[in-house]
Amino acid sequence: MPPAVPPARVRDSVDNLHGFMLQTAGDAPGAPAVVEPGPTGELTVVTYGELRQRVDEYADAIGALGLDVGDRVILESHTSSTAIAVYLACCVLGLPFIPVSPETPAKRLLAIIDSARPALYLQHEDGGRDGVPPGVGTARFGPAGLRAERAPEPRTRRRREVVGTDPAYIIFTSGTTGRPKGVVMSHRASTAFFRAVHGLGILRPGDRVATASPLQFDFALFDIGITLGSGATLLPIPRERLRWPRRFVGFLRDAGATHVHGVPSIWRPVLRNEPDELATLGLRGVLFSGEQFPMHELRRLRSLAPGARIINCYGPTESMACSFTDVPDPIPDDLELLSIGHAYPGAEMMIADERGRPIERPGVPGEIYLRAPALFSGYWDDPETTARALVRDPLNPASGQIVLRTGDLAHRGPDGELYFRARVDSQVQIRGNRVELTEVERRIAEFPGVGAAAVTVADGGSADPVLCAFVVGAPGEGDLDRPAVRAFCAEALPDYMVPSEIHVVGELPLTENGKVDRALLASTR
Ligand SMILES: Nc1ncnc2c1ncn2[C@@H]1O[C@H](COS(=O)(=O)NC(=O)C[C@H](N)c2cccc(Br)c2)[C@@H](O)[C@H]1O
Repeated sequence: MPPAVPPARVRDSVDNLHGFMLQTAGDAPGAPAVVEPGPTGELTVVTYGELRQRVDEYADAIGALGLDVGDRVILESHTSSTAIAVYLACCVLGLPFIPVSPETPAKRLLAIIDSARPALYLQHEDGGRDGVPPGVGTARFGPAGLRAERAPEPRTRRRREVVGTDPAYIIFTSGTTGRPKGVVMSHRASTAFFRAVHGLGILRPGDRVATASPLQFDFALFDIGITLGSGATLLPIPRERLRWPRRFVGFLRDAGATHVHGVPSIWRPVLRNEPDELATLGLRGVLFSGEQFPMHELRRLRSLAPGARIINCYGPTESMACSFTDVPDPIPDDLELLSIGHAYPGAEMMIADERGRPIERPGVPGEIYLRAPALFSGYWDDPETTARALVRDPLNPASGQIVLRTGDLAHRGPDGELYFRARVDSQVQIRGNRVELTEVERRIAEFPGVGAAAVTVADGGSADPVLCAFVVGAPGEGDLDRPAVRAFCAEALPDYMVPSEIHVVGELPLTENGKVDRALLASTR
């Protein structure tokens, strides 16, 4: 048996999320890091000092299981101080962290396990998951520490250092082909990103950031990183609170939230049902990402959070994010499209045509390419798909510099700022014409009685694909006059872009990450 190599731990001087997120633990150990419901539901504070203590305890417990740097650890949990402590313990030990949500269906979890071949599966002591395949170690964690159940398979440790290019986490997104795509992000990329974004001054110590995204969404990892890295306090919003507007606003008030981070859809029920409660919170900041914020709803949010800094964060998980752009205050009446601005300092977005030729002229759409120190390492176990996303710099192919093809279409404004238009793969051909579904959605969302809209294409059989619009009425408006909506579209769009069907729905279905679920809408016509 080769001599037992002790578990490697990252050195303080090496790029690692652990060091970035716990720097406050050194400066102000008594500062509140996380505020969350305790065992009986009352809100409890976990300080930076207590968090660091728990990270060390978990690092000792996980480190004793004989894993090697690079071995994957799946964590099934909601966002919580314990989940964060496990996450940072994995970072210290160089164990790529794979977050999954307790809502993840068993079939999908098995597909992720089959692909990632994790050494260890961790869940909360109250977790209900069973059926983890043999060959994967299992353990449960709680405030009292880690309780191992099934030991991981024995392995020979070959690594002696945790280095900056080691994977920090792998986010499995629902790949369109059904096979889950694992976005691998290194410590060097993620710490370079957080240091750059920290410079934007989005948060400061004393801020209390309510985070609405599930842990398996990198938006949650962003909220954890930027909040702890800024010495602020994280307020994980209990999942069941998000569904009930009164309880959502109640949590924000009880927890003393000053900032709320989440996808646009988290605001829809609150804007409709509890606008007055929201207005009493005196929020100082709102950050949204993941999809476009319907303009009507954004205007309403703007009016209910006067003086709050509202930030539009754009970017794919493969880059973490690309840009953080302030929503103008007030929002000009004629503003139809939100800018996604310019890349964060130290990164650069350019747009190019199908052949990779840069586009400079304002108003001309092209695909966004991102040049940044924070690009993902690749898709897990999928070099072909990786090669399509991480490509040679179109401006200087010989240089060896790699840039990210985002798959997003945008055009430049007069000052070079970018405007998001659509996913490249969300364009459809209708009667030989290229149609951006997002453009149709935007037009419908401008109709006075419309709150939000989603447009999909239904297979028209032998004929052309059929444009279907799903529309939610604006808060307080009566029944929607569908012929009037179609006429409104026909005023501004060519007839092939006018939806053939308009379905009025009570709410738009959402994906696990809270985005409008267009695939589901397309299948339910
Ligand atoms: N602000 C926008 N306007 C419009 N369209 C947006 C915006 N932000 C995205 N998108 C779309 O969503 C895609 C990407 O989806 S994703 O990979 O699931 N990632 C995400 O949504 C979350 C994103 N990584 C994120 C969010 C916050 C912080 C960090 Br750190 C990272 C982009 O490629 C865009 O198509």
